[in-house]
Amino acid sequence: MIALRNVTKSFGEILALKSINLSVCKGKLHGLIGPDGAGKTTLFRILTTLYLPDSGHVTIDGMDVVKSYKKIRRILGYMPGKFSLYPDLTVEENLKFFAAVFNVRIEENYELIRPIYSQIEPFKKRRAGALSGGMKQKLALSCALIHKPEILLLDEPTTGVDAVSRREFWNMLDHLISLGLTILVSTPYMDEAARCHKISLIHEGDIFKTGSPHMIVKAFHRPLYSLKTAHRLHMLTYLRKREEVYLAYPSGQSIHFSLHQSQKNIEKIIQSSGISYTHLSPKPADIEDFFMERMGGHAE
Ligand SMILES: Nc1ncnc2c1ncn2[C@@H]1O[C@H](COP(=O)(O)OP(=O)(O)OP(=O)(O)O)[C@@H](O)[C@H]1O
Repeated sequence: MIALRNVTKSFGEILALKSINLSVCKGKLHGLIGPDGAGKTTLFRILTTLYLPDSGHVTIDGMDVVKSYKKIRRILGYMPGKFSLYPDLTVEENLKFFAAVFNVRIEENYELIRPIYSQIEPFKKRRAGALSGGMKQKLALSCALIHKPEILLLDEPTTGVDAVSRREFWNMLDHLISLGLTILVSTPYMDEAARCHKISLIHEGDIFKTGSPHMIVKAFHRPLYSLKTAHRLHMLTYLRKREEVYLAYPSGQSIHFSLHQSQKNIEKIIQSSGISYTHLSPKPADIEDFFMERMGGHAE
């Protein structure tokens, strides 16, 4: 449905996309996972025909993004990362505006947006700029869907949104997939990756891994541990000096560390630090661990 072949894009000296390849299959929820500055927005702008790639080839539904940009714009719904609506227009006026741009009537496609829009409809006379983060996100999604696109491109839709709204949003994406839409969604939140059929991991303009979340974490082979301590910095410094430790990094309230190879005496190694800790256990790798391993612990 979406295919990028050897796509490169630079801004002066900055190589934002380094000959990337990506395939998104029809009807699938595909995640683009990567930290700030990885190149996610640049990729979306090429797909939405707003940027031209320097080299490479991009097709959407078999159409070339450069030659067939008008047709492509009709089948795409795009929710940009930054709040893209008109803050001085009301909720209702924003929706009407986007419907008018695509020359459709709201009633025609109301069924598609009803599960989302009905939640903000009680506030339809409120200015978009005065909505909460979660409500802005719902309005932006309603506007991106109002012309009934086949493909939805969502650039960091949950950044800065509370946990409940994030969960509701992902439930909504599942619903849209069940209706047959194809979705490419970017996120810096590694925990959201698990909700995608497939994910592509991107860092410094390079897509270095694509696969199902399950297959990707299965490829993690080093022994991995989780440790809790009130002295995180001391413990991290200690772990990073130990030759058995491959990588140690903070993760939430814990420290995760991987070893070059299995060690029978891991508790002894930790105890010999003299630093107190409350919890130590092996842990299965998740997407964040995979990312950190690849980045050598530097992907914040
Ligand atoms: N218009 C531009 N001019 C110059 N540099 C740019 C431009 N757009 C992006 N870049 C640079 O290209 C790289 C990729 O940026 P991009 O916005 O695509 O990343 P991102 O993954 O979306 O991250 P973020 O969430 O921080 O926007 C960054 O180094 C960024 O500074």
